Amino acid sequence: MSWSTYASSLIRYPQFGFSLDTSLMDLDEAFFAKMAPKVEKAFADIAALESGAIANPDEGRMVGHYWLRNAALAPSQELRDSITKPLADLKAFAEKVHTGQVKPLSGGVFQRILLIGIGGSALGPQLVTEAIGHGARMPIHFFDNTDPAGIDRVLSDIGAAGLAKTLVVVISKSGGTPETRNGMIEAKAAYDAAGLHFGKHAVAVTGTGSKLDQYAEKEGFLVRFPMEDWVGGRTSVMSTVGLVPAALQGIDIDAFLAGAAAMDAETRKTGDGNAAMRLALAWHASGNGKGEKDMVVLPYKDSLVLFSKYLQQLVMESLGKEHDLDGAVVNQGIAVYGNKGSTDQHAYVQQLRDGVANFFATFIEVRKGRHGDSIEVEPGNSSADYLQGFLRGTRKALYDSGRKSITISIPEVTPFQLGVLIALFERTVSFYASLVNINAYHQPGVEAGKKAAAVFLDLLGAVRSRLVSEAKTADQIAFEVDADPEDVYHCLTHLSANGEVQISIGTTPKEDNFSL
Ligand SMILES: O=P(O)(O)OC[C@H]1O[C@](O)(CO)[C@@H](O)[C@@H]1O
Repeated sequence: MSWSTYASSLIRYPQFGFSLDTSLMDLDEAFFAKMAPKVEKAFADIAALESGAIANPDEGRMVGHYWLRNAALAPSQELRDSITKPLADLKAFAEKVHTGQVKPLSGGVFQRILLIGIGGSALGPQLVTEAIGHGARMPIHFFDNTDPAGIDRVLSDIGAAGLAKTLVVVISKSGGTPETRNGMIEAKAAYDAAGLHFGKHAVAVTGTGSKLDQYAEKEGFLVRFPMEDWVGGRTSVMSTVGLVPAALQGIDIDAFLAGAAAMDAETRKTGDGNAAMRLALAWHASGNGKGEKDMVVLPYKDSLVLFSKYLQQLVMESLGKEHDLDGAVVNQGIAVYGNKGSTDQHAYVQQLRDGVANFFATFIEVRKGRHGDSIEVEPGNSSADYLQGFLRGTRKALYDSGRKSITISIPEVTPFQLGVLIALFERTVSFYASLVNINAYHQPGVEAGKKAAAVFLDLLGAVRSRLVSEAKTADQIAFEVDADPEDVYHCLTHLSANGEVQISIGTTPKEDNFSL
């Protein structure tokens, strides 16, 4: 560890208190020189992307999330309007909800939000809630899965009486995601059971003309906010997806967008002082441009606990690709995990320090400990001193055992600073994708799981139709429905666990018998 290396390599944006320290990544001049042509291309790629090129060639789409915080950059008036109009509309809507101009049928004001979405249509709002939504004027609950027990738990938290004053926000870009559809149908059932008109308590955020859009129109939802096809789910937190719930929560969305715009302005500049490019180069150096090292994200601040989960989708769904842009098989990606410091020091940091050296760490330092006075937890030291001590100590201990790390510092967790952090990683992902020549903006791999689930549901229906009071084995039913016996067996155990069939256990699954 060298003070000179630290001082000469630190990238700082003092006007908003940001710094990026890559001194412990051991990047040398030879590496920068070798990467120079790719860096030049990456800058050209993002300039083209921001000017409206089809940067997502597989889907034939533009990639416009950088315009969301500076609409003036969007390449046409139509695109600019599609950012500024919904922004004005959602602010006006939030104001009407807060002042009771849009109110529940039973009167009074909406008091809480139930957000239904998954992946990029939930993770951003969840991060925002956790990071900057504490004490929000409307508490928020989430259905982000098709787990019925999870749904029941949220409904019980809201309570039957609470539903009448709950505003449901259903978010799905495609408008056809099954988990979100199921959550919405479950929510509607709860409203129906409480004798409440679902639509009069619901808002949709979705692509114009999608299945959800059509459903929302049919059910008389209070309002529908558009989502554009040039915004990807994992980069949608500054679109209607993230801003509708944030504005309803009373979060300062202008400051959030301003933070992202400020980071964009710095990382749009070419040159060595570009924090996003430095970060992308550090990822590249560490994993050999092939993702050979995982990224462990360690924010030393409780409110950023979801940041690692958020980055997991942003990085892994963007960079985890089978093919490069020329069609060659590359199986790219960077695995991301993490939670928060110093908590993780009492969990997996043991392995990071002494075990498999297959990662680099990314520390996120929040300089301010708390607002208000601190007590001394021992003579001379506060809790904040300890948190800082643990961050600095772990960083050093890892480096001493040959483990590299990056440290990103921000002054405190505010809407502005959250925007700064998100924008930094979004652009890093864009740069890294260019460096390794992949499309960061599609997700073809997700389709395989969705298709396989649909096949399972079809088989489940067929299996159900063959069940009778007389006992049958999985092999017998598989023969009847012409399917793989193991697949049939999994259908049968699912039905039995949920009380639809009786199971009589044999010596092995082949001898298990199933009957109505
Ligand atoms: O907003 P939608 O269309 O419901 O999609 C939800 C999520 O599903 C994916 O399409 C695939 O997992 C994500 O990219 C997206 O964020």
